[in-house]
Amino acid sequence: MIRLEHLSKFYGSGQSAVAALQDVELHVPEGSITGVIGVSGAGKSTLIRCVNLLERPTSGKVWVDGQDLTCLDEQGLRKARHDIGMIFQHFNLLDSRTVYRNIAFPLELMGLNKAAIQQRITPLLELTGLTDKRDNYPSALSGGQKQRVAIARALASRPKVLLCDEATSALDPQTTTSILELLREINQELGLTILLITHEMEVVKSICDSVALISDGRLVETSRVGPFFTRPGTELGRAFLEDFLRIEPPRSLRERLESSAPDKPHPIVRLVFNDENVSSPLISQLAREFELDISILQARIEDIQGHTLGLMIAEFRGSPDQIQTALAHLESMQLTTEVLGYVE
Ligand SMILES: Nc1ncnc2c1ncn2[C@@H]1O[C@H](COP(=O)(O)OP(=O)(O)OP(=O)(O)O)[C@@H](O)[C@H]1O
Repeated sequence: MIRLEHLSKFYGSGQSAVAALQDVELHVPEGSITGVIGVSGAGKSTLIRCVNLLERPTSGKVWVDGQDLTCLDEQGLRKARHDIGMIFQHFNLLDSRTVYRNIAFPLELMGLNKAAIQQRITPLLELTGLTDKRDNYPSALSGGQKQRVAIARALASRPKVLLCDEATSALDPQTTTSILELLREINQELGLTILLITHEMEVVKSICDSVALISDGRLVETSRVGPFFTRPGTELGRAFLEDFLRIEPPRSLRERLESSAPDKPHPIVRLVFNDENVSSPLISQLAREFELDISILQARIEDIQGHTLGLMIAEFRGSPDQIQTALAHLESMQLTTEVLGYVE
């Protein structure tokens, strides 16, 4: 549905030119939800704004629904943009218009008459749960309600693609969940293709099918979401997941943790299980085979679009040699292990 070919974008020219995107190739299949992640300044906003040509690429092509937008004149582009809705972090509503009239705005620009506008808006108010707010002004709405108005407005022209620029970054976690559920519902019920940018891995985990990671304007990794979380293909991917996968030892233990071992021989180990090993009885096997006592101190299991990821912190007690062999055994079973420190 969306295809970016050799897409580059430079801001400015000559020596002071900033390369915001360089030779990006991205395919977003019809009906999918793809998340673009990257650190601040990586080029995420530029990328998403190039899809509807809010930013004109310096070179390369932008295909949406089989049409190369970079070849269109102003009139052709205006028409093509009816197929591309967009929502923003700060909602961008018109304060002087009610909910109903905000949603009506793009339809008025399209020249639809009042009856046709009403016919389109009534189901959108229902879909977004705003029927009883139709005559309210934005100032009387919560952040989540404002984003719902923005979503309804973006859907008014019946687009095939929805672009979401940090759509939940200004919302609290509970509201974020409800907006993500709405986006998933729209994706499934209307078959809408969604491209979103976010810095929250939780957003990627909850609704994306695929993830694209950009760094310094270059696409460094694209992957289905499940494999990305369980086995990222790049160092940057791993770094991105680090916070998301963080699992800390309990505070009382952290205070006793030492980095070197001589008089504190028992390692505290962080283990990451993935699909291949999360359901095996590895811990009890390990205890039996290497004569260890293993205490589980902290554990968490994440279901990521059908892939399972297990995180555990455990204390290993036993002979130092056996502990080393046991850790090497775990590594050979494709588990990620990390010794966080030692306790007495
Ligand atoms: N209008 C502009 N003029 C000049 N440079 C720009 C412009 N817009 C963006 N840039 C630069 O292009 C690069 C990519 O910016 P962009 O906003 O796309 O990154 P981002 O990943 O969306 O960052 P953030 O997460 O902080 O919004 C940055 O170096 C930025 O400074």
